[in-house]
Amino acid sequence: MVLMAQRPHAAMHGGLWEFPGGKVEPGETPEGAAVRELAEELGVAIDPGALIPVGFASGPGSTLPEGRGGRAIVILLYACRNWQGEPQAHEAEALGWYEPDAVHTLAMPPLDYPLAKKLCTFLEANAI
Ligand SMILES: Nc1nc2c([nH]c(=O)n2[C@H]2C[C@H](O)[C@@H](COP(=O)(O)OP(=O)(O)OP(=O)(O)O)O2)c(=O)[nH]1
Repeated sequence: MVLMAQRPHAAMHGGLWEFPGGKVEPGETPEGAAVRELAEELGVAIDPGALIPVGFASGPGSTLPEGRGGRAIVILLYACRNWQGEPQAHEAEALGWYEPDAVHTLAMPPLDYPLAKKLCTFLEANAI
């Protein structure tokens, strides 16, 4: 099962579902950023070594209504099968667990669709 987070209605991409995570800050590794964001957003503790690279998606990014944004972005997707704590919606509107092949049926920001496809391919090849 895959944990998805619904973005707050007032935010950019409000109400859309996404893979939990967030932006890498200066000086951070991508894995360090993922561990920090998942602690902030979900209240879970993760060992960076538990993050397994799945793939990435890149694109122009979405333009904000006020004209900001629109820069190229790259999103790295990791799988994580071990964590401590029960995920809670600290920042998300809602959390939901989905079968991997159902993730693409959610309303998501554009780059999350190719990520969902990569995740299915990854899980088929790396079934436990
Ligand atoms: N997941 C996802 N995010 C996208 C896409 N296109 C796009 O511009 N974004 C932007 C929206 C957000 O600004 C950013 C995601 O990072 P984030 O989760 O830290 O977003 P945020 O701006 O709400 O949070 P914050 O920095 O204020 O903490 O990427 C896309 O296709 N998928």
